[in-house]
Amino acid sequence: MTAAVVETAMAKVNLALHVTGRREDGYHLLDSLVAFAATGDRVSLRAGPMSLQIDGPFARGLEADSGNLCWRAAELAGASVAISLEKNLPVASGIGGGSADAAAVLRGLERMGHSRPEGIDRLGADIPVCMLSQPARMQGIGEIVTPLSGLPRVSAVLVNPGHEISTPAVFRALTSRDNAPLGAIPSWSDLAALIGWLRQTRNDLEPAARDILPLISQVLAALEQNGAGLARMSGSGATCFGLFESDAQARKAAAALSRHGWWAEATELVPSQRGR
Ligand SMILES: C[C@](O)(CO)[C@H](O)COP(=O)(O)OP(=O)(O)OC[C@H]1O[C@@H](n2ccc(N)nc2=O)[C@H](O)[C@@H]1O
Ligand SMILES: Nc1ncnc2c1ncn2[C@@H]1O[C@H](COP(=O)(O)OP(=O)(O)OP(=O)(O)O)[C@@H](O)[C@H]1O
Repeated sequence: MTAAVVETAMAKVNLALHVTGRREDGYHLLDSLVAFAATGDRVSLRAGPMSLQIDGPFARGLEADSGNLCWRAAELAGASVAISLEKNLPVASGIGGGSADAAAVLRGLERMGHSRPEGIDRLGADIPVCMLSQPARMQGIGEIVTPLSGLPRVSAVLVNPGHEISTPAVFRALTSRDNAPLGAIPSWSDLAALIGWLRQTRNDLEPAARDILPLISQVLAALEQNGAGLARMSGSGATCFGLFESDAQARKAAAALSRHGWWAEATELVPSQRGR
């Protein structure tokens, strides 16, 4: 058997997410500071007839068919490939799972000699930033991605309380859609500087998501009670993240949060590559 090409589909974390307008087609204009956590799904590709197999803790409920974003990504690239997906991230949870998987398939196919197809953003607004999988500013409806040089390594915890949230439902529930953009994005020398800056920003989707799923407020409070320097929701939820001073503190908090029956994972936010 030929060796598999393996790619990690890292979890996307919207550290800040401002909704700055709405296009005529209903899509929203965003301005978001995006980081990636060193945890995610695992995508393995082998040459062979088109197929998809899914396992892992969150495989249940996902159909391994042509509707899956992994399959659709391969189809868009005109590739026939055997895909194996280890689903470690909760589904429909604001950390880009499906988009990260599709981007991982496209990156793997590039390593196998396929070229990047046109129109990858049509598979999902988060796909362009997930292709990069590095700290970035995301604008437009997600198609404008600018790599950022100033993000330090940060200890973090991701927490999901086990309820899926519909992204369109959260956008529909917004009461304000013309908010100020993020402004100039600086470099941060350490966690305190990053948190100081983030406190002047928001996730504009958080109030609407908290109304739809009040449990999100409990998750955020529990992160703060367990020592997070900053706790916020990612994307359209319901996954929340906490930023911590050390890996040991993050691990301790994740252990405490998982006792609620929630998915809680201690991880790190991948820093900007040096020299970028
Ligand atoms: C909210 C974010 O998670 C922030 O990173 C993403 O923008 C959502 O990305 P995604 O899940 O890949 O979103 P898509 O699958 O493209 O869109 C799902 C639905 O969300 C709404 N949507 C999404 C992105 C965007 N910029 N404006 C929107 O209004 C639209 O109703 C769309 O039909
Ligand atoms: N490989 C996949 N992994 C997860 N969801 C998938 C996948 N393929 C298709 N889907 C579908 O896509 C929908 C959105 O799932 P996903 O996990 O990408 O959402 P999300 O985490 O809210 O993303 P975002 O942060 O981009 O809003 C789900 O309802 C799911 O059925």
